[in-house]
Amino acid sequence: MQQKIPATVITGFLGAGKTTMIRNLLTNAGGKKIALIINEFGDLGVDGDVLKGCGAENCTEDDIIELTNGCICCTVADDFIPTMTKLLERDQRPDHIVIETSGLALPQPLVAAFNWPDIRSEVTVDGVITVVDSAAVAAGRFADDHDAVDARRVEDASLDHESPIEELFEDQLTCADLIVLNKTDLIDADGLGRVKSEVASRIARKPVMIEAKNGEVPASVLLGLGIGTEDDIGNRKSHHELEHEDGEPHDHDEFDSFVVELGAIADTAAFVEKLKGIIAEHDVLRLKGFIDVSGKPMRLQLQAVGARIDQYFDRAWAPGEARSTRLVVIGLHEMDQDAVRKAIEALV
Ligand SMILES: Nc1nc2c(ncn2[C@@H]2O[C@H](COP(=O)(O)OP(=O)(O)OP(=O)(O)O)[C@@H](O)[C@H]2O)c(=O)[nH]1
Repeated sequence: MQQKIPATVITGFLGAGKTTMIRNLLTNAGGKKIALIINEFGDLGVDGDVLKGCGAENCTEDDIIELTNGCICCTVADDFIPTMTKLLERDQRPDHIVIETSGLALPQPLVAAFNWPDIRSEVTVDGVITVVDSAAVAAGRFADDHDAVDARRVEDASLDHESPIEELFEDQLTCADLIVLNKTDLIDADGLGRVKSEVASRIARKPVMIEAKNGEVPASVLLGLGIGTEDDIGNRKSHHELEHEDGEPHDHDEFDSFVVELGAIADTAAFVEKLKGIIAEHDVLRLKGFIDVSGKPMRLQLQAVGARIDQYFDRAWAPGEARSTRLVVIGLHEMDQDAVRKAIEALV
């Protein structure tokens, strides 16, 4: 009998640094042939584009599979299982499978899928790695104002849980075998201490925590944990599972995303500055995509996590490729989509 293929699940809230860490992993995974399954929230495949562009020999474009029909936790049967089955039928089986969940996915249903007979006989979960944006934790992003939530609960008796962001953050931590406290370059030692206690206070189990900058963690630390997490998934229930033991399906109604398409941008510095204002005003959680900068042969990649924006030219526009500016915007459901769209469109 063939040995089971190890699969690493990489999860973590929007913008924590999952893609950055995987990109780094691909360049230091030695000779290991890696198949990558990427799942993203929003209709613009930015992560897949970034990872395909890294040109790692041990993980070619063919080895990168994008699951784009919604969050992987909700499409396990229709999307994930058939994808895995196809992957396992390939002549050249990978040495290791890495799965990046969307920033809004619950890892629990995904890990549970590894107990489906067809998958279980061939693959095992090497470990669940949860990437944490330490700067966001330090800024109180996941510690909601409990008084405000309690007040809302009094007004609306159907509210049976904490804020969706806080819940998701805890669910992703609850599932972890290894926690990567990323973005430590953005906080000081005191801040890091507070982040560690905050993260530890959210979970009963005590997975190992490591610190990282730009997702730089050696492949030898990330791969080969050998946990077999699918056997323990019953002990790592999400808030949803605890609250709906009757099996009511989980959804992502609390979050929304949309794509804004614009023409070329002449003054990117001014564009980015004004974008920061829009993000802050409307509490946009995540914004990312590509910018067509007037007169430049290169494409500008834009990555905003809250109001922190990174931008860099990632590659030349290909000959014949239609140049355009396309940005995906992700926020809570109550975000005023129309207002955000109009405000961004008005920048050009
Ligand atoms: N300063 C700093 N920035 C980082 C670090 N790690 C990642 N980033 C930046 O954070 C932004 C988001 O990183 P991604 O790797 O795309 O995050 P992600 O978790 O894959 O995001 P989603 O898939 O959208 O949930 C990018 O601009 C990265 O360059 C870090 O350690 N320090």
